[in-house]
Amino acid sequence: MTPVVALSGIVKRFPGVLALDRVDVDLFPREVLGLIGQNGSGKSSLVKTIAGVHQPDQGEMRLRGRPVRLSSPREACGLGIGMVHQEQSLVGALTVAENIFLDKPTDFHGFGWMRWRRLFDAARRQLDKIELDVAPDVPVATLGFAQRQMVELAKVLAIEETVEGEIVVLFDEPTSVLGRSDIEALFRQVRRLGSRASVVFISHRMDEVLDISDRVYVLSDGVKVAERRRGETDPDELYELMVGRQRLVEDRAAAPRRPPPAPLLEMRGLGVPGRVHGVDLRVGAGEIVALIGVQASGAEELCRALFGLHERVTGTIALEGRSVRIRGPIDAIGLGIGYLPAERKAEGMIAGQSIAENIALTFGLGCGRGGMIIDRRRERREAERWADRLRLKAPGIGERIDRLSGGNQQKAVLAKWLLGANLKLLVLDHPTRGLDPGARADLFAAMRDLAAGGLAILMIGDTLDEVLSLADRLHVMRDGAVTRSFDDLAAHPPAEEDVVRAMV
Ligand SMILES: Nc1ncnc2c1ncn2[C@@H]1O[C@H](COP(=O)(O)OP(=O)(O)OP(=O)(O)O)[C@@H](O)[C@H]1O
Repeated sequence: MTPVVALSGIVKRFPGVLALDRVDVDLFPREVLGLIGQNGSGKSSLVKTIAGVHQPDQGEMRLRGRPVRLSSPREACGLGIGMVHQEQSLVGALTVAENIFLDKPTDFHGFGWMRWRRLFDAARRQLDKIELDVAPDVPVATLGFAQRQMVELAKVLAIEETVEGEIVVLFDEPTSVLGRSDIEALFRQVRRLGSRASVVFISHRMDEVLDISDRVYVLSDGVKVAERRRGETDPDELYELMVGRQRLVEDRAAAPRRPPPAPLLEMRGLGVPGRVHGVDLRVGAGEIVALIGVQASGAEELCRALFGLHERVTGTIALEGRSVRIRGPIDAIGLGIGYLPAERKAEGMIAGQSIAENIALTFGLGCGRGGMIIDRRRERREAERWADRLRLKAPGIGERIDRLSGGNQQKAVLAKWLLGANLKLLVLDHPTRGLDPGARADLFAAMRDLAAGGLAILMIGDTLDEVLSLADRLHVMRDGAVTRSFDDLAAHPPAEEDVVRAMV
């Protein structure tokens, strides 16, 4: 059978980095091909080459048997290749409908004016495909992060309307920001697409890759190191192939019980108008407390309120027994609170600056207060220590942060908070997003060490498994309020049904 896409001997270099080293790929008609590998192993570079974003330095690409050299994503799109990007590519000021058809040849412009009705109807059809209840005429800037991700998906699925015959759809980690119901809607689409499309799917969740893919390629340092068919492998083998070490199964029940710590953070009746109501919550020094909930559960807003990112917060917050007012991030940092936002790209990093400068940002702020001189050498040493600890892959700590792979950018933003000078409370919104399974294990170990050293950690978990392997206590949130709490998770892990029932 002729592959729809065949890459042979593809080499892609960036300054100081060999991102793809003579990679061969065959994508057959109507198959779903999974792509896994550690952060920085070359997965995005590979799909971006197929999508016309990158031009390879060497090697050949064939599309439906014919050699092609794609000079742009637009050209790829015209040939039926679409990509759902890891970093979102929508234009905030334009409507959902305009975004969906932005890069496609359409007849919505007629005699100098826009045929809005037609455009909105066509967009509605795309949104219905993914069961997305968003109005086509609202500006994208008014949507939440996960909704924007789903609009990205609708945008790519709309290629079906403009291209005859089979199409190629590339997903670069589409699920890392989605909740469970959105992931299920996405998977239904991927399976439906299987009847007329070939799909490449990148994900760090190995059970997910095995669930959706017919075949899996494993990349390591730009080299394709293994290929497996579904049914020939399992998550443990995939973990070993990509991380190069065995997956540790943790026995949480064996962990020694600690006495309940004195509360470091205590909130009473915390509210954010329209989003969070009457939350009482306590986090002790050395304790890891998790929040979990579906989209708009209020967990994210609660964390943002703690970092001073909401103006009108009601209720009280006490730190180490003293009532505090947090009017903005500077107040929060001054009080020893660190915050890792879910939208790291928009809020967590300064593109164009180096890894070292980004990591040192908050450390510098903490040290600079009260006229203290910032010790740059120590700053750099600390930054290097955390970069090492999280196995951040980069040519050097002086490299620009926006040139790193997505997962390594996440690590740099994480490191920024982990080295906070006078940190007492660390608030982590979905800390494992974008991290490969090995990096997750490294982060979990670092979080446990930090907690053992007395840091209080409040985190929003992506999955119950993640929460159970890490946290001491769990609060489930729904519609802005805590619906159920579980203590002493190590000794009494809750049943999944009980947690899910409290979430929905
Ligand atoms: N535009 C760029 N400029 C410089 N280097 C780059 C650029 N894009 C990628 N790289 C480098 O190429 C290598 C492969 O990156 P790539 O994004 O393909 O990895 P990945 O497997 O997708 O990682 P992740 O899981 O973190 O998303 C990395 O070392 C990265 O720093």
